[in-house]
Formats: sequence, structure tokens, C-alpha cells
Amino acid sequence: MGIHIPYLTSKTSQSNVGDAVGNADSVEFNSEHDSPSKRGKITLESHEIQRAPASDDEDRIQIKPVNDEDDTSVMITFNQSLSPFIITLTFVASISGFMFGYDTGYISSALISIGTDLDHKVLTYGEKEIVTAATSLGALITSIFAGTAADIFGRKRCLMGSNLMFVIGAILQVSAHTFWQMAVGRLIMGFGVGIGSLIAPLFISEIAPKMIRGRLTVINSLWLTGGQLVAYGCGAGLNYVNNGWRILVGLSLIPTAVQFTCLCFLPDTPRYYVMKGDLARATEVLKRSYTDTSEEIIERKVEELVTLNQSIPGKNVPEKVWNTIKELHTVPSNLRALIIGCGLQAIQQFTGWNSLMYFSGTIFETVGFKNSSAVSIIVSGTNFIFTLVAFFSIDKIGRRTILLIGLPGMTMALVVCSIAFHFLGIKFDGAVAVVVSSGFSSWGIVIIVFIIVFAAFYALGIGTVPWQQSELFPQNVRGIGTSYATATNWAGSLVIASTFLTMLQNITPAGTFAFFAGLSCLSTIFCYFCYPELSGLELEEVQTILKDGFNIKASKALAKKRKQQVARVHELKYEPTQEIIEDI
Ligand SMILES: O[C@H]1[C@H](O)[C@@H](O)[C@H](O)[C@@H](O)[C@H]1O
Repeated sequence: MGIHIPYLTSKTSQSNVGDAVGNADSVEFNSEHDSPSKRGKITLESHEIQRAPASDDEDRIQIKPVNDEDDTSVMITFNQSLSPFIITLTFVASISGFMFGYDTGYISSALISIGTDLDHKVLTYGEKEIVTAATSLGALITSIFAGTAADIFGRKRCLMGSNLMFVIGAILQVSAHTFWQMAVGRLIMGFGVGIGSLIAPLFISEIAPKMIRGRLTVINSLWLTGGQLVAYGCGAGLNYVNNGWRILVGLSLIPTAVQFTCLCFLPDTPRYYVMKGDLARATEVLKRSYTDTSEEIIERKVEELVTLNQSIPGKNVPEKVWNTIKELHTVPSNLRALIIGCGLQAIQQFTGWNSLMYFSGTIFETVGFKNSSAVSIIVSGTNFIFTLVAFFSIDKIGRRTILLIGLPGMTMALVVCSIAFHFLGIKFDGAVAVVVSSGFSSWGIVIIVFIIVFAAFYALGIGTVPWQQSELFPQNVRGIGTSYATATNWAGSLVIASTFLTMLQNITPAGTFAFFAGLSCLSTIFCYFCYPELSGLELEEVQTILKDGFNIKASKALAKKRKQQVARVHELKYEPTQEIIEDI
């Protein structure tokens, strides 16, 4: 069985159709010196990455996609433009990213404008931390179970459940006159954020064509940082409005209502329907997603999903979950994936970015800025813009490279902030920060400028790359693996939210920023030794790379090779046509 595309010839036409579900397509490229017509081949063979046994051509490598849904996806995406249906599903799922951003973002301004509206007194630093951290705690709790819940109840129902929690949480906050009602409202809202932060990228990755899966995941991050930016913008606008923070919270109901309404009319993912044994629904969703694809290919895609579903051992759900957990920890490549996934999420949080996200209003006020929310907009705007830069560079420049540019940049910016805070001389009188050289000073400007520089380096690398976590894990452990990594993210966020202001008080702002600088420096070392270059690699290649070590050198060489091969395909001016499947 073979696939034929212009300039690419079929190699293993003797393989039978049944093999195709389990077997993988492989793209084989010959030496650069070959003529275009001889340069590329697509074959269907085994699942391993191999050098072709071509002694005459050392440069031949076979790309063998995973024993995964990608087998058929390769055929589909060669022959399929992005359908409006997939765009709609991605758009609707990404609203969760927006909610994540908005709900974690508005608290910075709200903490300033709440004033004495709760219990008729100003919130202490400890109370500010509890109100902020409640959302992270809620998100941590639900992110642990969301992966399993999504398999039992469906991705769509989980997202709708998160909408319900957003509504209850928002109503409790809007009507709060006591600190505790506000904190409980934030906690319930956090339940929704935790579910959304895990399910939205999962939903997108399950409906996205393989070739653009990475980028579609970054779209969720763009919505997220966009949500934070909007929250800061609205916060600045409502700063001087009486009870403005209540409006700020109330506004979060709009995107929730939009997502809930849209989900009522949209289906779940094909993978979920296959898990439930509803193959007819799975086929229907695939047909709507891949409008240019033949029925035969769609059928094979469904068969493939059925095979994958059966590959998780166990008679019932608890047994399957237990076996998956076992596999995640005992298979060396899975364990390394887990170390990288959780490691990157922990680094994202423990290098301190969210202390700015949650408390930048408080920090800038301390430094002497009157409209601190407006300054916060510049910081979150920088975060958004550099997430956009990451969107364009994550595949081209590579994940490892942008991480290794971002982390040292962050370290440098944090060191400068620490020095500036030292000279600014902030003292604490009880829970109130007092700037020694009172008023606006040049050290204040240095702090603002380098916090912006920090934001840029953060968003370029560690702010974005950890959310690519699903590519680290093979299909059978992906749900639980990403659940662990997401929970690590929220645990880190919880620690930062609940300790940052206390740290400022106890070890001074200079000490706090120096501490984050130290962690950033250690994180650079971790990434240098443990994070392989994964851009352009097939999912199975990721597993092979992680099999007996972190194999940084090999990963870099392979990623480079893949890029050259993609460039060659472009050189061939390959036009997708129906011919692709003519030999099947
Ligand atoms: O990737 C996101 C993004 O960087 C946000 O700005 C941050 O607040 C989140 O914690 C993080 O997960």
C-alpha cells in the first residue's frame, strides 16, 4: 500500500490495507544531490525511526509518524485545508484560555480598587494573598481530576461544567461584602479555571490536523495572555469607578455565556466518541472536520482511534487509570517526559512571573506610580506581544532555543530589578510598604523598564513552551501526564500567590527578586541539560529521543534534519491533490 504525491513515489505498495491502521506512513527523502523527482518518497512501513539502509546515501532518513492517530492524519492533512468547523471549535475551546487569563488577570486591579468595600476595612497583605491564591488552589484541585473526568463525561461536558463554576464564582464575588464570600467566590471560579486550563488545549489537540497542532495550541496561550491584557485594560478603566471591581468581575460572565451557548450546538471530539463506542458520531465529526477527505480515509481514521483506545490495558475505567499511572512512572521515556513536563511548568511559576501578574498593581503603587493599573497594562501587553513572537518562532527557531534565550534574559532582568529595589529602599511599616526615598525616582523607572524586559523574555520562552506539554507524552499516558504537569503549574501558582507579598515583607523586594533570579539561573541549567529540541519531530521520535536519556545532541541534529527536509518539500513546490491517496 502506498501513498502517491507529486514528485514523491510509492515504495511499499505490497503492504496490505489492514496494516495501514497499525502501521505508519513514512516520508523518505534522498540526498540533496538528487534531482527533485528522485528526492522524496512516502512509504508505509514500521513504527521506528530508521536511517534507510542506503549505503550509497548516508543522508537518507525515514520519517515515521507515531503509532498514533497521526498515521491517518498525515494523509488527511496533506490533502486538507483548515475547515471552518475546526476553526469554530478551536475558537470556542480557546474561550477557556481567555477565561483563564481574564480571571487570573483582573485580581491585580481589583485588589487596588476594592479599598474598604469588604468588611469595611482595607485588606491586609495576608488577605490579599488568600483572595488571589484561592483561584490557584481551586484550579489545582480540579486540574488533578480534569483529565480523568474528561474521559468519563466528555471534554465538552467538562468545559460546560467549568462555565457553571465561572458563573457561580462570579456571582458570589460580585455580591460579596465580606472577605470570606469573596475568597469562596474566587475558589469556585478557580475550579472552572483549572478544568479549562487542561481541557481546552486537549480539546484543540484532538481536533487539530497534526501539521498545525503546535500552533493551534499557542493560539490558546494567545487568548490567555489576551485575556490578561483585557482584564488589565478594563481594570484601569474602572479604577476610579465606585464599586468598579464588581463590574470587572461581572464582565467575566460574557465570555462564559458565549462559550456555554456555542457548546450547546457543537459536538465533542471524535476521540471521546470512540471511547464511548459511538463510532457513528465520531465519523460524523471527522467528516465535518475534514470536508475534502474521502469516506475511506475517514473510516480508517475511526479504526485507528478504536485501535488506540484498545491499547490502554484494563477492563474498566479505574483499572485503565491505574495502569496508565503505572506506565507513566515505569516506562523510562514516559518518566523523562514527566520530568520535563512538570519541570517546565514548575519553572514557569517559580521564576516569579505571576507575582507580577497578580500583584503588579500593588508593586507599582509601592514604587510610586499613581495609576498603577495603567503601568500593568504595559506589562501584560508585552506578555501578549511576545507570546505572538513565540507563536511565529516556536517551530522555526525551536522550543529549546527560545527557552535558552528567554531564561538567561529573565535572570539578567531580575538581577537589575533586585539592585534597583535595593537602592530604592523600601521599608515595611507593619503591612504597609514605605519607599525610603519617597515619591517617583529614577530607580523606580529602572524597575518598571526591567520588569517589561523580564515580561518579554518570559513570554518568548517559558511562558509559552510548557503548554506544548502534550507532545512529550505518547497517546496512552497523555491525559494523565498532562494532568500532572498542569497540576504542577497550579501548585506553583498557588505557592507564589500565597507567599509573594509575605516574601516582600520578610526578605525585602530586593531579596525576593534576587531569589527569583537565582531560580531562573538554575532553570537555565535544567533546560540546557534536560530539554531536547522537539520542534519538527514526530511524536514517536520524541519517545525515541527520551528512551535512554535526554539526548540533547541527537535531538538537535534530528530537528535540524527535519527542518531541511521540510524546506526541500517546499522547494519541490508540492501541491496537495487527490493523487495523494490514489494508490491506497
Ligand atoms: O502561560 C501562561 C501565561 O504566561 C500567563 O501570563 C501566566 O499568568 C500563566 O500562569 C501561564 O501559565
